Amino acid sequence: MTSPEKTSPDPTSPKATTWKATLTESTPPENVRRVACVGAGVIGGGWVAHFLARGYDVTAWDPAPDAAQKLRRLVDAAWPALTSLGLAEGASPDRLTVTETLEQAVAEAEFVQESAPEKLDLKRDLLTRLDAATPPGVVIASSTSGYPMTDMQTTAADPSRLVVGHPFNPPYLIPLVEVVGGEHTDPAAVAWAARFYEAAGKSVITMNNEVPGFIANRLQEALWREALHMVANGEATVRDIDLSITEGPGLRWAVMGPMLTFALAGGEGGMAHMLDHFGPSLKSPWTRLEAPELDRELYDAVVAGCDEAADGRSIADLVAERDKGVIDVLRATGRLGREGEAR
Ligand SMILES: NC(=O)C1=CN([C@@H]2O[C@H](COP(=O)(O)OP(=O)(O)OC[C@H]3O[C@@H](n4cnc5c(N)ncnc54)[C@H](O)[C@@H]3O)[C@@H](O)[C@H]2O)C=CC1
Ligand SMILES: C[N+](C)(C)CC(=O)CC(=O)[O-]
Repeated sequence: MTSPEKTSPDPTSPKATTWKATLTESTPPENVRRVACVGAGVIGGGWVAHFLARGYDVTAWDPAPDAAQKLRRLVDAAWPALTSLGLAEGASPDRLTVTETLEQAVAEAEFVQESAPEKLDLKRDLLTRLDAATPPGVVIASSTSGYPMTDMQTTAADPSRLVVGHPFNPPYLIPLVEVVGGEHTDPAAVAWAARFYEAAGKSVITMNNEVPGFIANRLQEALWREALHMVANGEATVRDIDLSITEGPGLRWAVMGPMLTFALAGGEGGMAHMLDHFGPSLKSPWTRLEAPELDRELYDAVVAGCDEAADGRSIADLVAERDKGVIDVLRATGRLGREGEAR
């Protein structure tokens, strides 16, 4: 797409706010070379590592005083995993520049990924600042885990280029990004972002409307809600919950999603037989529980349970173990190309 305005759908639609595209007209998503990451914690740092491994020049800004050291530590820790996956030609941690100001980070960016704390007012103000500082026409994506873009884009001068690009931790290994715009996002910006992420090696799900919780997170949150209830009621320990997934459905989910997995539960009759057979008995579990009360007792039980499950392993040990495991799964399920690159 060279001219986002040309591809905007029906101009009478309330969603077809004009995207003030200029730079992006001359930067098709596949040709982007310079990416800015704003907010460089767990997710922003993970994005930085991903974009560096894919051969982009990356600028990053984070207001924390120790952010630059933390970010370089995160990239160094991820680099062995990324090297084993296969780096793009010329990829190097040296292509990261940590800037003193937000304005410096985005001044020459062809794409911006925002990964600041999940606080609505902070996101609103930051996206407004980013919009003011970023060259016109450059798409700005938020990593938000759940805020609708409509609620975050209220004060930006050009909301039409603001999209959600929701990643999964760690963004340098988990392929999925969920992409969606808000009421005032130009659909062409959403389409541009989806193409950009694909060019950057991600698997993209694009939503045409603001699905509450997006798609994968909504599914995870349902599972998480049930898990918290079981811990709160003393029905299962944190360890039981984790084991129930890693030794059970989790093994299948890396290969086949929950729908096809359950279609196989119907034998040769597939999903139709599965629904006929189990549908009536599933009514009760589908409507069983409201949101759990995250009181002090439950909070402490979950934190203590995770400490116990870690069994002396540090967070860095667990990150290395997770990264190795995810790479093994990507390899085993054929998601790595011949040169070792993630497909
Ligand atoms: N942690 C996770 O598993 C996931 C988080 N996300 C989303 O990513 C975003 C970031 O979350 P995390 O990386 O987990 O948080 P984090 O707490 O690890 O990192 C946030 C970073 O933002 C910086 N920051 C604070 N104020 C800022 C500002 N005004 N402008 C720019 N940066 C600022 C902090 O110094 C910190 O380094 C959130 O929107 C979150 O919902 C998305 C997917 C997964
Ligand atoms: C816990 N979380 C809601 C921040 C998780 C995500 O948003 C995605 C992930 O990494 O699972």
